[in-house]
Amino acid sequence: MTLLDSQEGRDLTVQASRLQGQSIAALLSADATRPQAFSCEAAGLHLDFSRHLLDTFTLENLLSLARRADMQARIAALFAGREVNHTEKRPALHMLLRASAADNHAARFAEVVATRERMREHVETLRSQRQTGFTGEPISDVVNLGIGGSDLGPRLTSEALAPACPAPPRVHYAANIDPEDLRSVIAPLNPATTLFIVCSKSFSTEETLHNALAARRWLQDAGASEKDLARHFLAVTSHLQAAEEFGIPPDNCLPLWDWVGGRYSLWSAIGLSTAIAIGWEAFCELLRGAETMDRHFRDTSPESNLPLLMSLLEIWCCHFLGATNHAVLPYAYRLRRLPDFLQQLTMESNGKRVNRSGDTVGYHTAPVLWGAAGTTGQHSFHQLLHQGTHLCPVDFILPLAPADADEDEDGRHGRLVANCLAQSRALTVGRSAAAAEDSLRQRGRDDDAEWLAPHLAIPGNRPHSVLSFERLTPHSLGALLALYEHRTFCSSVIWDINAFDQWGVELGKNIGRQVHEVMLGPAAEDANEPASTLDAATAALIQRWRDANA
Ligand SMILES: O=P(O)(O)OC[C@H]1O[C@H](O)[C@H](O)[C@@H](O)[C@@H]1O
Repeated sequence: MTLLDSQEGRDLTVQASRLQGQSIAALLSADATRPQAFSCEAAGLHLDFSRHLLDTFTLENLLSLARRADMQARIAALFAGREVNHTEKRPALHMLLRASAADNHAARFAEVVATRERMREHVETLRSQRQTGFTGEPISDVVNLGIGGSDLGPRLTSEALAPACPAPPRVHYAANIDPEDLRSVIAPLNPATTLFIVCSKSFSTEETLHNALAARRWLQDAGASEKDLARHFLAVTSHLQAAEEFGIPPDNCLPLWDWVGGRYSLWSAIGLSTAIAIGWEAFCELLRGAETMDRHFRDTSPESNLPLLMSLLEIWCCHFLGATNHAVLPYAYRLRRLPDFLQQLTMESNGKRVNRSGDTVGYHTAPVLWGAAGTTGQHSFHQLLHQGTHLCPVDFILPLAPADADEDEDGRHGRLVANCLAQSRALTVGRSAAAAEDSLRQRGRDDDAEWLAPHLAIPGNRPHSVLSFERLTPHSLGALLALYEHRTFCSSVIWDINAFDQWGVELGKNIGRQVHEVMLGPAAEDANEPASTLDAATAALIQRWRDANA
């Protein structure tokens, strides 16, 4: 029997059918204390989940489900460094990367501290313009070459926290194997003053290695000798030897460890580009924000445990109310990359179809996560949120004050906040057909009122959370990202899946190599007779590629 089929799970199924006939607006107006009762605060982040379709009884049952899953023991096992990633036989100890004390991990922590010190030195040398390129001029631009976890976290955090008009060195990101990506990043840069950080945990990722080779050619074409290259490359990897074989000297290589998953690695030297962009102190503050959330998660009882509550809301919406997707809408332009980051975090972690024993799960796991910064999304996909047929729970992410008050002389940030609150209210209360008809009549449109009203009606009753905090700072961002990491872990416990492997991405990579070999091999004499072990459809498309490139 799975956890979700347990007595607790069955009780929740009954409650879901009871609550589906109720109105969130009615629950709110029936109890003035609901916003306080259905809220939780940790590390400066305040979650208001009063606009979910649940009541106290449901919440208690969800907490019972977590107890039945032995959640506190599972959290303790995660922090203790047990082999939670059992298919790869390793722990998941990303919390150690932002810890200020070793706890029970002295040897690993010593390596973390030593690496932090090396990072700090690189950051200070670069930010004080003491590092020079092959012509002796100071490095003015740093390009992070990485993809997936070696790109999304650093890109998000540096874009969220770096000044709008940064002093050199400016930080840039190139991830895609599409040559347009790196080309457009380096086009305005000077090779003599550009440094590349090759970020790859495995140091075998096709995109990153080919972009690194292209970067090397660009430097050499500009006059850099083989020896000069050392001034222009750093690497971050758990395969130090591979980085050395690529030609990056050991002093320029920072380590990563197998107990850090790629999508959990921004706190390690993978975050070097962020630390360069925002400064060492700010980077440490990002780590402290995450550590504050780690301690809250580890030490707080379930009913006030923010990551656990957010996970239970996810389970409630997906498993019991039937949502298959989830939107994250940051009302902060600086957080516009947050949905990209969370896509990897949640969908690569929990997009699984077998449980930890290898048996097919009989239910949906991670929902499809998507989103974009408000208010821009309001002018595109919010239509579907308000009137579409999908149940799409939303997390609104809301910094209450502008990151820099001087940047908001005309009060536009207040309008941004008002828009977020308005979207939340519209999703809750909607507008009945009768109200729409009345409003049309009041505007003198009696002839249209009856037939047009159903088109204007909005059902409301759409569950969502508002996660607010004072302002976007390194500390609040660190706490926010750690919150989603731990929420992802709690959901994996309830779904009984391994959140820390990602075997599903391997097949496509292998086939990619095979397809490329065939593309470069001799053409089939007869296009109908595939010359390779590939299927006929792939072979036909390869032929179209040959024709287009002939
Ligand atoms: O850091 P790397 O080893 O280059 O890996 C980069 C990315 O590639 C893979 O495809 C994985 O699915 C990701 O989890 C990883 O973050």
